[in-house]
Amino acid sequence: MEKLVIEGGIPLSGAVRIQGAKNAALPILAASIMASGTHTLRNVPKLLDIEVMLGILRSLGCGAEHKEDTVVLDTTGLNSTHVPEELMKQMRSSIFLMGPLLSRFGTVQVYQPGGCAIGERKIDLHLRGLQALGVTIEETGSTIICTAEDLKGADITLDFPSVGATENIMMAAVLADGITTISNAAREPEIQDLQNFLNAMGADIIGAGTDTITIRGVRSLHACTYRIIPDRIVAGTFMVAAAATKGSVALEGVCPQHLNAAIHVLRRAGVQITVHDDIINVHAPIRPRAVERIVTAPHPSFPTDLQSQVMVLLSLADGISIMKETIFESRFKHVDELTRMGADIRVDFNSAFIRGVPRLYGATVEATDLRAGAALVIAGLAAHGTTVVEQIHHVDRGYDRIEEMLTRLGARIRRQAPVPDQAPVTGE
Ligand SMILES: CC(=O)N[C@H]1[C@@H](OP(=O)(O)OP(=O)(O)OC[C@H]2O[C@@H](n3ccc(=O)[nH]c3=O)[C@H](O)[C@@H]2O)O[C@H](CO)[C@@H](O)[C@@H]1O
Ligand SMILES: C=C(OP(=O)(O)O)C(=O)O
Repeated sequence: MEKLVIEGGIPLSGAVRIQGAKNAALPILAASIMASGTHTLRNVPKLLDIEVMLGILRSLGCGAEHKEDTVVLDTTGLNSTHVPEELMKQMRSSIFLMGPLLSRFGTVQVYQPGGCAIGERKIDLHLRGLQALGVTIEETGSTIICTAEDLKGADITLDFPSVGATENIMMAAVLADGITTISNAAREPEIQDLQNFLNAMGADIIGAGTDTITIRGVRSLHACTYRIIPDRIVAGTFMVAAAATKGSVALEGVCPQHLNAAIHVLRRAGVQITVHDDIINVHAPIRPRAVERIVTAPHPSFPTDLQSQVMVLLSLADGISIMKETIFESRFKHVDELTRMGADIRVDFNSAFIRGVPRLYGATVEATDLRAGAALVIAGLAAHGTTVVEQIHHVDRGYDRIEEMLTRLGARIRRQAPVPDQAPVTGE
């Protein structure tokens, strides 16, 4: 397995352009199969999860090419409604094929999706939403077969504003007969991006970004050209990295309004942040201040996907901070690793009590999931000495060559390939 080796203690400085959003690109790639033709999608990041999604689309009969940040997807040859189990297990977002395939063919065979081990991550809200649209679901072991003679619009109220369930239901409802409303819908910017993409294909959807989304079924969709929004979580990660290294960094090509909650938290920690159009400047010359209490919650509140990264900053702050995680029950796995680097953090149920220390020290640590891995990279950049982050395939799921971006900002970080197995020496 590859590792990242980081010599810490260098303040990041310079400018960096932020990649397109993984969490917008994945459902949009899945949604594109609802229209036959050739789509051109721009600002698509080169990530493991995107590769897996393109692999799934190819396995269904589509042509897919990813050059630089552009994906050209030809969906005319789509001829299968069966998502292969081994691809399904590689990421949570494979579940996004459900709504679009049902919508186009009235049937789909999928499996329980894989993904980062950050919680139980059931799919009951996806399945109940689809059932409300007239889908029959048969579950045998991990196999899920869905069929619907005709999808029919319905009024659906989600028990929780699940991002994925909102998106899956939106996609399944686009070609349904009649009007669907989703109440208590998730309000994340990626949902607005999906709405904009579906509307660019000819759908009739309003309300994304609020808690009620209305989808008026249309008869057909057409292929289109579309640009994915910037990745607010990658932007947030680089903001924290700049702050934790006492650096000064300009993030270019971002949507600052998608980052309001993160900007607010970082300002409370004493980080200087200024915003000009699509640029965020982060300047952090002094030790951060503790932030009394941060609670992760659905957008527009503070995002769970930035919880572990911000915890690194608070580990170095002056005073005691509390971080409460309300979205995923197992998203504190980075704490043990940070503790090995000298952090002082105690976890009680879903709250972490972080007593800031003056410095972290380099160590060999393991990324247990995507954002935990990003947090450990930040900790390594800020720490004294050398940090080795193992299992970085998790980080590659969400960051497009993170070490190259950080190197451009002055960091000393390199990717180390696995050492090949040595043939045993036989004494003759
Ligand atoms: C590809 C993508 O966009 N991933 C994001 C998406 O994940 P994802 O769409 O999986 O997250 P959800 O909003 O669905 O999950 C939130 C909570 O609801 C629970 N739940 C969800 C669905 C369901 O059917 N039943 C159920 O109980 C989950 O276990 C979790 O506790 O939103 C999360 C919350 O902002 C982010 O951390 C992920 O980065
Ligand atoms: C949890 C995440 O992604 P996914 O839902 O794809 O596992 C994430 O992006 O932090």
